[in-house]
Order: sequence, then C-alpha cells, then structure tokens
Amino acid sequence: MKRIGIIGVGNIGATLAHIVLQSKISAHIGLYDVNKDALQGKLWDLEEASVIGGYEGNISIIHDLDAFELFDVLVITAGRPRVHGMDRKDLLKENASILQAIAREVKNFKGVCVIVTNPVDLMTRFFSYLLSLPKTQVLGMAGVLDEARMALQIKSMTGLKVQSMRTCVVGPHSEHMIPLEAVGIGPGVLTDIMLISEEQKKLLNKNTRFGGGRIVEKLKSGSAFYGPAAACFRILQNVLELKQEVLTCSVFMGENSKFSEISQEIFFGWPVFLGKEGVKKMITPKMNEKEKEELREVLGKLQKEYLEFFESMV
Ligand SMILES: NC(=O)c1ccc[n+]([C@@H]2O[C@H](COP(=O)([O-])OP(=O)(O)OC[C@H]3O[C@@H](n4cnc5c(N)ncnc54)[C@H](O)[C@@H]3O)[C@@H](O)[C@H]2O)c1
Repeated sequence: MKRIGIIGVGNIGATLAHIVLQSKISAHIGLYDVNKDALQGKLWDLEEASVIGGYEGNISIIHDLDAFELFDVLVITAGRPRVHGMDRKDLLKENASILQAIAREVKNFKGVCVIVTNPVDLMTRFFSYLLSLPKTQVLGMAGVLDEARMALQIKSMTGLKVQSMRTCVVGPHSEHMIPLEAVGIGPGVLTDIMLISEEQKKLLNKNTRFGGGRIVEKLKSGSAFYGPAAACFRILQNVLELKQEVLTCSVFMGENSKFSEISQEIFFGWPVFLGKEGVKKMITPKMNEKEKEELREVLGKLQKEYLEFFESMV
C-alpha cells in the first residue's frame, strides 16, 4: 500500500484528503498540522464522511514529522494563504520559515515532494535546496490549475467542452505566467487559438493570469482550494503511476533547459511526465518566438526574486 503524507491540513490539505478517500485508491493517508485540535476535528469529520460515502479509507494523524521519512509522497500545503489585497509574494518570508522548519524534520525523506505553498516556484526551489533530494523529486503544483483556468476561459468564449481541450501555461505561477497560444482541440489537433479574436486572446491571457486573484477577491479571507486540491490529486495519480499524463508542474530543468542562460537552478512551470521517481521526462510544448522571448524575460525576474529572497534567509 502506498503512503501519502499531507503536511498542512487546512482548506487544500483537507480537501485533498477527502478526494483521495473518495477515489478509493489503495493508500494510507498520513495527516500533519501544527493546529492539533483542528487536525483531530478534521480527521473525525473525514472518517465520518467515509462511512457515509461507503469509501472507508486508511487515514490517520502523524504526530511527528520525522515519521514521514518512510512515505512515498508528501504534499506540502502548510503555510499562509493570500487574503484580499495580497500578492503571492507577500507570503514569502512567513511561508519560507514554515518550510524551513518542516525540512529540518523530514530531512531523511526519500520520496517525491509536491509543494503547494505559495509563492510556489520560489518555495519549491527553496525546499529542494533544504532537503538535498535529487531535484527531480521536488515539484510544485500550479500549472495544472492555471491550465484549467485557461480552458474554462476558452470554453466561455467558444462554447467548446473543456474535456476536448489541452491548454498549456508555462513559466512562473504569478501574473507573469504564459498561457500558450497553441491549444490542443480534439484528438490530435493543435490550433493557435484561431477560434477567438485578438481582443479575446488578450482577455484570455488576463483572466488566466488573474484566475487565482479573482477568487481571493470574492472569498476575502483565503484563496482557492477545491481546484488546487483537485490538481494535487491529478499529480498524485501520476506520481503513484495510476495514470500517465502530461502535467505542467513547477520543475527543475537543469541542463535540459533551453533557457539555461538564465540559471540552471531555476524552478518554473513546464509540462512533464511524472512517476515514482518524480519528474521522468520534460515535454517541449509548441511555443512561438514571442512566447519564448517573454519566458526568458520572466525567468530572469524569477531568478532575481529568488536570489534576493535567498540572501534575506541566510
Ligand atoms: N500552488 C498553487 O497553485 C496554490 C493555490 C492556492 C493556494 N496555494 C497556497 O497553498 C497554501 C495553503 O493554502 P490553504 O488555502 O490550504 O491554507 P489554509 O490556511 O487553509 O491551510 C494551511 C494550513 O497550514 C497549517 N500550517 C501552518 N504552519 C504549519 C507548519 N509549520 N506545519 C504544519 N502545518 C502548518 C495551518 O495550521 C493550516 O491548517 C497557501 O500558502 C496558499 O497560498 C497555492
């Protein structure tokens, strides 16, 4: 039986645990949170939901972080979410300290880490540095969510069903993300979003980039969690090799990067195949020259942000 650890059982972590239970995959789910009372309450609630839903699962509280060392995969959602008026970067210092404390306790972990905590590209790179696991075993969740947001925008403009679409969003999980013009529509057909006007393309980019922000604006005291939890579940299914799909995650490209003049150390959204060893293969999406140029530019900014942040942490 596979072992899935969830560190941070707030909105995303608890929703993810519920999805995993409902899926009936053969796995033990271990939950950890600093808020012990809330964690106990959520465990009881999840257990009761399982009985009612007929998917009685294997779920328990993990009291000490070092017990996660034997797990296959860890999903880390511990940290503060954005509230109305905040940018993801505003969470940087506080969430980095939380990840630092967690990394100290799970230092012998050998499996795959999925980082959700924002700002996710910086946190994924930082966690990979702290844990000294092979860099392919640490990845961030973001692209799967951004691509769903993009698909929904295209649906609202064209009426096409989202299931027939394959969108791709590369780069950082921020207002600088790059929704690619090449979209898969139906089996084997790639189009350059020819179905929508130039005006609509601009709107598509804007709405995809601010998809998270518009939810925060309405929720006010927190950020999206059903979508992020569903995206984590897709990643889990692929890491556990129950599915094989191209998923965009925040990953380390190293020498494979066509953008390595910026930095080989950088983590950013890119389509990949995943497996039990983490990132198995990078996929090169269809990008036009403008998009490649834009990506170089935003990766330069991301690298600068990381170095400034890193200097402030050490
Ligand atoms: N990557 C993405 O696409 C994406 C999308 C949405 C939200 N997020 C981020 O995910 C994170 C979690 O969001 P949420 O809505 O679930 O927040 P939440 O506040 O509901 O849950 C966070 C949980 O982390 C716990 N926590 C705090 N410090 C901890 C520690 N040291 N060890 C263990 N647990 C700790 C809290 O007690 C809380 O239960 C936030 O940083 C948010 O910005 C990322």
